[in-house]
Amino acid sequence: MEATNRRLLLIINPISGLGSKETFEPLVRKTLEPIGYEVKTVYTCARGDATRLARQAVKEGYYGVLAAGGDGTVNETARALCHTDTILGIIPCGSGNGLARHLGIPIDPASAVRIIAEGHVTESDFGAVNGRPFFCTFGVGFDAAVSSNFARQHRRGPLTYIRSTIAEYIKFHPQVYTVSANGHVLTEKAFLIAVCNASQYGNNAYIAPRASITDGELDITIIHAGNPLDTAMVGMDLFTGYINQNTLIHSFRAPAAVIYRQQTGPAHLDGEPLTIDDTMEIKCHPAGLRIFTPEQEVVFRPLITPIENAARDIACSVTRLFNRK
Ligand SMILES: Nc1ncnc2c1ncn2[C@@H]1O[C@H](COP(=O)(O)OP(=O)(O)OP(=O)(O)O)[C@@H](O)[C@H]1O
Repeated sequence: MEATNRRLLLIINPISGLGSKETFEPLVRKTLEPIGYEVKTVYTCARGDATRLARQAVKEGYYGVLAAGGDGTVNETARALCHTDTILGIIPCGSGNGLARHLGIPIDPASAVRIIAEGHVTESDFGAVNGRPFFCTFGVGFDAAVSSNFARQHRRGPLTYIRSTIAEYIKFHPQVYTVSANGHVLTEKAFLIAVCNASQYGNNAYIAPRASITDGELDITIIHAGNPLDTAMVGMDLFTGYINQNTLIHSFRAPAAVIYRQQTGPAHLDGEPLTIDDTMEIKCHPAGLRIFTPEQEVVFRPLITPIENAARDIACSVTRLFNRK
């Protein structure tokens, strides 16, 4: 908990997730200033702001940059901190919060700030596709279609994710991909291909339950194209942690991979949609980012961990409901 006049930049994305972020600045100051941190707060106004602000903080020698938002804000902030000494802090308040959930950072803001106060730092891997960094998941196929649909919605939050998922499922057509990794080449018609640094998309949807951010490798999950009932079963397994046992799944670990498809098309990077080339060169960068995390690493147990996390989410929502003015 020791800090001596170390500067932190708090970057708040006001539109991430649901609800007001007004209480964040006083909360961060109240918790971190008494233990010697100096906090400056900035709000993002548009896409890309967090990267610009975090880059400036690195130049000015800030000790840490705290991203208050979802995976998109975390990505924009973290990409400026890769291979620097500046530490990333996460105050999750987005719609999915995949990286924070993977790391065991609580969704309750006061508890998340306490993790930063405790000062434990993990040297985390990150992935990059055609040079663009991702910290949680990169994907092509159905998940890319969902993130593109979600980005077009006016309202954010987990319920909007459910609506976007159903809307895209009805009209989705799987594509053929070739994946080259670990000396093997595989050509498949796939529902989606997810390349994961962390275990989940967000909202406790475990696309790569065994993923670790400190193993120097990425977990690649291919969901083969199947009939609608089989695919729906995969959807259920996503939330129990048993997805790797589903017969539609092929998963493996690799430090690097190349994915080919017939043409340039949609993809997502930590849940943010983008258009990417037909050839996707993917690489893991071991220990390239410093993050404030809980000291105890989360050990994933199928069914148990998802139930524990769902119970924690419900408790957090109920507390928020009662604390509402
Ligand atoms: N003031 C702003 N107005 C509009 N968009 C913004 C603003 N500030 C940041 N953004 C953009 O908002 C997008 C969504 O942010 P973020 O991903 O953090 O929230 P989310 O999508 O609700 O959560 P998650 O990614 O966990 O699902 C990002 O692309 C970010 O660049």
